[in-house]
Amino acid sequence: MTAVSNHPDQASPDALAQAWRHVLSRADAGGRAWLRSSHPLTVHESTVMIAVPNEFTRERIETRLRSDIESVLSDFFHRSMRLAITIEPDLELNNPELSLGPAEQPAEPEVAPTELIRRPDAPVSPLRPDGTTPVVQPPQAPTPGDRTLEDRLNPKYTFDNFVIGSSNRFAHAAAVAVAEAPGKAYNPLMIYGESGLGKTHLLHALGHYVRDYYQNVKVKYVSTEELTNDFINAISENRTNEFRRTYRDVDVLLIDDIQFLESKIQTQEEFFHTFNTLHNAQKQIVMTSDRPPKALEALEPRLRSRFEWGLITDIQPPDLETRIAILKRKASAERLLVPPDVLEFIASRIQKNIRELEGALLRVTAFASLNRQDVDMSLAEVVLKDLIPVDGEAEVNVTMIISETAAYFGIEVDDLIGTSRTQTLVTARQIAMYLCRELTDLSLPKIGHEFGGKDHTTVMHADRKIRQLMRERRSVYNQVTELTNRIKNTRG
Ligand SMILES: Nc1ncnc2c1ncn2[C@@H]1O[C@H](COP(=O)(O)OP(=O)(O)OP(=O)(O)O)[C@@H](O)[C@H]1O
Repeated sequence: MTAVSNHPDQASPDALAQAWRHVLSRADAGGRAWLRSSHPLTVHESTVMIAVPNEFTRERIETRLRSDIESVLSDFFHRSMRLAITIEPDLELNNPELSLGPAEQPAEPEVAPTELIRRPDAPVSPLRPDGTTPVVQPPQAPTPGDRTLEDRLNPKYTFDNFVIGSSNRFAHAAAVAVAEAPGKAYNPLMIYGESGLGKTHLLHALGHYVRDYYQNVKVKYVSTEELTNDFINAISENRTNEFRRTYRDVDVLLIDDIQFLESKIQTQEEFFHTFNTLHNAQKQIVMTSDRPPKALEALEPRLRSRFEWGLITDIQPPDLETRIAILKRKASAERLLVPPDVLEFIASRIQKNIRELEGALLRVTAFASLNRQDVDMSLAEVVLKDLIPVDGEAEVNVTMIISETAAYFGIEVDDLIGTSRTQTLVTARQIAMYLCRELTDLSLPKIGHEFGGKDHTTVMHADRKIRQLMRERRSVYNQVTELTNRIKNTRG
């Protein structure tokens, strides 16, 4: 085990284990009996997360032991600490004797305290406290009622495809805990972090998992732009009741990029009521943001304080090992043959954004495929030398991408974002959309909006198409590379 994580507020696994031994040594016999089936997962800022085998144990620890444990932990870490408890059924499977406390076996078998019904074929918990890769579950055929959700969630963003490292372990554990007990574990759950670090991935994974885990669950995923647009349309078309029904008649509401709610007073007001309704009914709300709630200054204080009710967790940039593991996973998912030294080289060049990391892997493998060459170090060096790294100081924005792309192809901006289907315009438009995906942190709907109000599926299609063409057509590869460098050079 590595001794210290790369997050300044995270304690080392050794310190955590020691703290937990301390808790056990302070507990009386009854408390110890409940705690022996638990194990500590992680400590992050002022929260220690532990895993227990079932809801019953969680409830007992919550009601009887929480405050004592928190005070022992606070003494140990010399700061005020909170306890967070997640359920990990594997613990019970591995050792059934440990699952319940001594004299408190419930008379009846445990009933899930929500009205949600677990599927008989529900997936095994993907939580692996030691950070190893979870077992990949065979994909399940969606049942008819799931179709709408399926369409909105990216099938590639699952817990199985999410590589766990010290930078995201806590966020992952929290997302799994919520997915397994929506409305019970932490409500709301807020995941924040810089662009391209996996927030959307976790949000979609949570949605997939809830759907696979419970048979009668309603999950709604929406970006904050969509929420805002829906609301504006509902007002202008006198359909606010319908809007309310759509957003309130759900068990789990997943909202991406909640920072875009800032300064939108009326939508905030409406969302405040939606939030209250869902929360009062113990319906789960999960949000992502680029900042923690306290830094969302243009948000109404009452909304900000509600965002702080549940669990707030961040995702940090991944360390080198995690970056290599992500590239390895990506290469194997796409059946790309990339030697380990090349993966390490790419991972050492691109450090802060996983989307860029994936972009670099694509460039290297597309270049090799165009030249009918194997991927090796000398090829990777040539390709990545041409790629100017993004230093994060001056951001690329959509306007830059659109105007540079139009200039590059010698066409008008209006045509680029218009609807004409001539081949040159279609390719130029798709390249510009692809670059918006790669170089900015905008969501699919937002990019669609910038291209004259196109649907998010059009943007998704463009992104896929250009990735494929880069592998197959040298001209497209060269255009994308040249254009990327021009755009990066115009920053600042
Ligand atoms: N831990 C991880 N394991 C595997 N892939 C990851 C991981 N984290 C991020 N990714 C991949 O990196 C890309 C960017 O992630 P994602 O879109 O979730 O970032 P984000 O934090 O939501 O960024 P933004 O704020 O810009 O929307 C996605 O393709 C995602 O699958």
